[in-house]
Amino acid sequence: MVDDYTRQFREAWGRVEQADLAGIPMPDHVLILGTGGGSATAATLLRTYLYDRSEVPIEICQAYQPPAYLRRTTLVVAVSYSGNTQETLQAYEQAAASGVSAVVITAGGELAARARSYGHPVIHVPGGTPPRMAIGYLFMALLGVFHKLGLAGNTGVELAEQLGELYAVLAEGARRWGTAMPVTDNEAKQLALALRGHIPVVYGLNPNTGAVAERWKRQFGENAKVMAFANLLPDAHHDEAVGWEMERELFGRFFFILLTDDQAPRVLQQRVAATVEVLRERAGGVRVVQARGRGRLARLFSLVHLGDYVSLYLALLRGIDPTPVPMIEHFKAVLSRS
Ligand SMILES: O=P(O)(O)OC[C@H]1O[C@](O)(CO)[C@@H](O)[C@@H]1O
Repeated sequence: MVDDYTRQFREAWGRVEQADLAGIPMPDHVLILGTGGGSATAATLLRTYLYDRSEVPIEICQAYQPPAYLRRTTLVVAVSYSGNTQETLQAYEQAAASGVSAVVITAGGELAARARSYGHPVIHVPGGTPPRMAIGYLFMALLGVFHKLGLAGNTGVELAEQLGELYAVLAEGARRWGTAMPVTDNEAKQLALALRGHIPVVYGLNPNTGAVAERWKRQFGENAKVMAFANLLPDAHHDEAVGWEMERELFGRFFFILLTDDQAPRVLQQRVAATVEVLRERAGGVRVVQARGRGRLARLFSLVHLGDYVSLYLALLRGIDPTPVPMIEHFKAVLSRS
């Protein structure tokens, strides 16, 4: 799957171009409902991509109920790959009952059925993969909705260029970090090896790479079955950093990964350098990872792609199958009994 992201992203764009959203009125804000490593991650990545492009506020709801501000000018986009996630279904039901405009992105399930009964347009994505590995389908479907409604803040030509670069960067990532590339030249394998025996802490720049740090954290959890943490710079310098002075033997268990971007403001890059300076002395490890590419889309997903590989290699090193997520199934089973 991860070797094949170029195809997934390209195919997803082809599908969304066919979607008919003609009946959707122009919203003045958008509420995206979605949870988990695929749907919520796609939403936070989209919000990052549009941060300095779109004039409409975007909020993401992972709760069971939508916020109280829903009104005629709200557009709700409900995203659930499986179509069966409890939180998303309940929040969607409440939003739909209030009469707001809505679009649904899903591979099927209960959400697709309910969308049909409310007459909301559905963008169908192909099923059959764990939701977190359908990130291309989910992200591109969301981007397509915003683009079609004129909320993506860029021209078709600029977007086409960005997409072309994105596909190329994903193909390049599969070569650089794929299994065929030996460890001596493979940053993903090297990082996974360095992480063994440590707790990953992933810092992203706010807003440039913060959503990606969250994705890395989620992938360490779901794929490698490793507890990990994510935070933002500069935010962490205002509180969390004080904790870096904790007992050295405990602090030495943390391995810090800083996701940086040389197109981010200089002050953020200075903060990365200053962070490395302090952490080098006390943490179990520190690694700075650079976004690759020219455009924002390619840069975001170059980092997503690397993180996906690292989490998969870490799973293999730990002798763990990355696909099953027993703890998620446990909570679903417990809740289905109540
Ligand atoms: O609503 P969706 O997109 O099917 O996602 C639900 C599940 O997918 C996961 O990403 C598992 O891959 C979990 O995080 C979550 O429980």
